[in-house]
Amino acid sequence: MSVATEARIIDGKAFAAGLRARIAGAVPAFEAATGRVPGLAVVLVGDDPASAVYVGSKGKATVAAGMASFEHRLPATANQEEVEALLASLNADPAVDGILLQLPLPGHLDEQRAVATIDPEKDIDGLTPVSAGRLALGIPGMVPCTPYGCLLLLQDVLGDLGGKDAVVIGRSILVGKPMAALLLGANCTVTMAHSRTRDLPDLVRRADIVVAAVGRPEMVKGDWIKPGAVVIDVGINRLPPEGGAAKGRLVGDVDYAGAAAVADAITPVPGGVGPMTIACLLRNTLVAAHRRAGLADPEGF
Ligand SMILES: Nc1nc(=O)c2c([nH]1)NC[C@@H]1CN(c3ccc(C(=O)N[C@@H](CCC(=O)O)C(=O)O)cc3)C=[N+]21
Repeated sequence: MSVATEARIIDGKAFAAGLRARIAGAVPAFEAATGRVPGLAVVLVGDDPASAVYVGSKGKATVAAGMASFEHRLPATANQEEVEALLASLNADPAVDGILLQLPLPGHLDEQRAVATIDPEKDIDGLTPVSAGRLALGIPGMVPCTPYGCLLLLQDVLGDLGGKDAVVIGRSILVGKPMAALLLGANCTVTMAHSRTRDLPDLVRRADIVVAAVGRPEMVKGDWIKPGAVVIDVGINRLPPEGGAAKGRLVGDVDYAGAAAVADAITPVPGGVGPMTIACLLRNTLVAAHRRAGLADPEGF
């Protein structure tokens, strides 16, 4: 007789704290070798409040790791030339190792053209055509932070991912596409699902690994999950406030209670993938700084 047990909770917050501590531990050796600390520049266009909060928490984590943080805010009315001129000045700034252009940009701006102006050596978000091409070809480069964080959590839970059936739901350039490339690189059999996929529940039922990155609150139901699967929930959705509360609850793209009843392990929201994104941003900045300084990649990240 098999008894259903509650899934293990994958503690992304604790894993990220450990990673951030190791990154902070590597900064002094970099500073001793180069006479400067790694620098991360974040560019925010417009004043979307959720983005502003996220930029603030990144800045704090950057400083806490002993790195330099540069924040640049442009008004929502900024034009393409202004955004690209700022990015060009950051490309030319020797104190800046990593450039993160916060997405989405206001609708009147051409996101792809703006991203493509970022120097690939400073592309710690892994979004430029050069980074995406390197990832597709399996050449060392910069991997987008969120999917890299998901991979670290999966390897921590499962060890070798070789031969696992993985389903990635969502095909964004920031998460879905690079996640699929990373899982393929780790020898999974990868299926990418999206809004036009037929019979998504049945597809998900075959998966050993489910990565949900669609931005639709609690879309993936518990009875879609294969018993024993590992579920990575990338979604961070705020529900409408209830009962006079100021803010609604944060939920992922997965029905957490339903999935936790059948899965082997699952990431919570908050406290799962989100903190890993920020830790991996610092990791990529540290790596970019070493490469720009002509040093070997730091070990153990
Ligand atoms: N070019 C670009 N790169 C990004 O990586 C990027 C972006 N644009 N635009 C916006 C989204 C959003 N994002 C988050 C990262 C961490 C948390 C995070 O740490 N969340 C915490 C707390 C959430 C809360 O309490 O509000 C958690 O999940 O535990 C959230 C959101 C990165 N993004």
